[in-house]
Amino acid sequence: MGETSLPPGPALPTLVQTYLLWRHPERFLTACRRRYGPTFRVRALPYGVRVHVADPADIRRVFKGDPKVFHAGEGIATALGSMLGEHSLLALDEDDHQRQRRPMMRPFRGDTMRGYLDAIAAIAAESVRGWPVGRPFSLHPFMRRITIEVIVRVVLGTEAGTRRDRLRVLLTDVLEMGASEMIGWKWPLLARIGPWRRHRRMFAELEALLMAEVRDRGADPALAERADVLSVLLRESAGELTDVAVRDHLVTLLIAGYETTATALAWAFECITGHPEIQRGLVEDDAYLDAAIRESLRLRPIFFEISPRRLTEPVELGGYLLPEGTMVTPSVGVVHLSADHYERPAEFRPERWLRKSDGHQPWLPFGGGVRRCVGAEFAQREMAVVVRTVLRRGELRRAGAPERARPRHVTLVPSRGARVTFHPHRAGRGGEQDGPAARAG
Ligand code: HEM
Repeated sequence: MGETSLPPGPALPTLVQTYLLWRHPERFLTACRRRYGPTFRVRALPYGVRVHVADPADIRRVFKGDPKVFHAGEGIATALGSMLGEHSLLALDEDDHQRQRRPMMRPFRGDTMRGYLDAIAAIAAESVRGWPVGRPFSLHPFMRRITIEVIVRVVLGTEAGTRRDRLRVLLTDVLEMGASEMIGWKWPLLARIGPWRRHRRMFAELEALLMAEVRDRGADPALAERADVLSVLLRESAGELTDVAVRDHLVTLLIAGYETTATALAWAFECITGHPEIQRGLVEDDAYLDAAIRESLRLRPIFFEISPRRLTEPVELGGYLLPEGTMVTPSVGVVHLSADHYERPAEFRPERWLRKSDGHQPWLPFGGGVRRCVGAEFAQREMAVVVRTVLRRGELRRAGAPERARPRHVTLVPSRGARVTFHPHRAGRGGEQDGPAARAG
């Protein structure tokens, strides 16, 4: 084996690179790609040196590489392991990861998911009834509330009542955690003081309610007929999972599925509302709607980068033999915005996904390979149902200029929360029939 080496990267001081990476990831990483090619090095806090990979073939090699060599879980385990639990996919690697992934996939099979869509449409319709009419507001908070409601009713399947009401409050509080609360999970001593103490108390109460829900559901005589993620998980993995494992899987789904979907929905609307002619075409054309969702996830990927993989042995990537221990980061956002892969990459053009010849472009908002997002299809269907339900009820107009992407933790959110005005259709324009299950896809 030859000498190991790292690719080139900016010579700027670490603090400057840290600022650019966290404040302006799109501009900084795209500029690095232009200057240094598709494999480059960035030195930034808190990670130190990371190698960014922006060549689709190399990214695929990372996603599909030997899980013994590409470790993604260990970094997350160090930071959030005590919150996620020992069975969480996010914090595991190798065989343990694959073992826990199998039961998690079952509630997200195509035929099973069809059972979730009517409930999602009903939740979206309820939300729209509370939107301001004719004056500007930010959609992102409403998308968060829709997503919380989907978690409570469709993922957990909690019945209406005081437990559901409390779960809604706790989930909103806990899942809205900021960077400082996250730090508290890494340093447990912090949990004894100030805001961390409160956060831990809320989390403990949430865990207790989740465990109560798991126990009650396991004993529910109607379990076989229920169409929610938790019931399917319990039904199809009976005897395979302990209550603690189910708890860990639920916490993982909540953490992985909340802010992601809410933000992706906000971006989808931000894109669509900038194009009234596209918006009008979406309501009745399912293929076009799916293409618009796909395009919004390309143009506005909420993860500009996917969690880094630590190499457990030297690996050749992009012409460099990277040393053991290198943190390799798939820069999917750079790929999505590159003219090498997309014609007019900065434009929102759903129709690019309707042309047969264009179906093979690198589209990676959900990662790929052995760790590809478990909820990818669920999220896209949820997005399609919500967008259709909203547009059947009224027209949305973007309020102001197109929004910049603002970093929030590891995601990119619309800088003004996707500002729009809502103009309901007059009665009789088909506003009340959604029929998501009729379409299902
Ligand atoms: C638009 C919304 C979403 C986006 C953009 C998204 C994106 C991602 C990405 C990029 C990963 C990491 C893949 C990797 O490391 O290679 C991931 C992992 C994961 N996501 Fe999602 N996600 C979304 C929604 C959801 C939803 C709704 C759920 C569940 C209800 C979910 C559950 C998970 C889980 C469990 C993992 C860990 C998979 C594993 O390690 O095997 N995600 N997601």
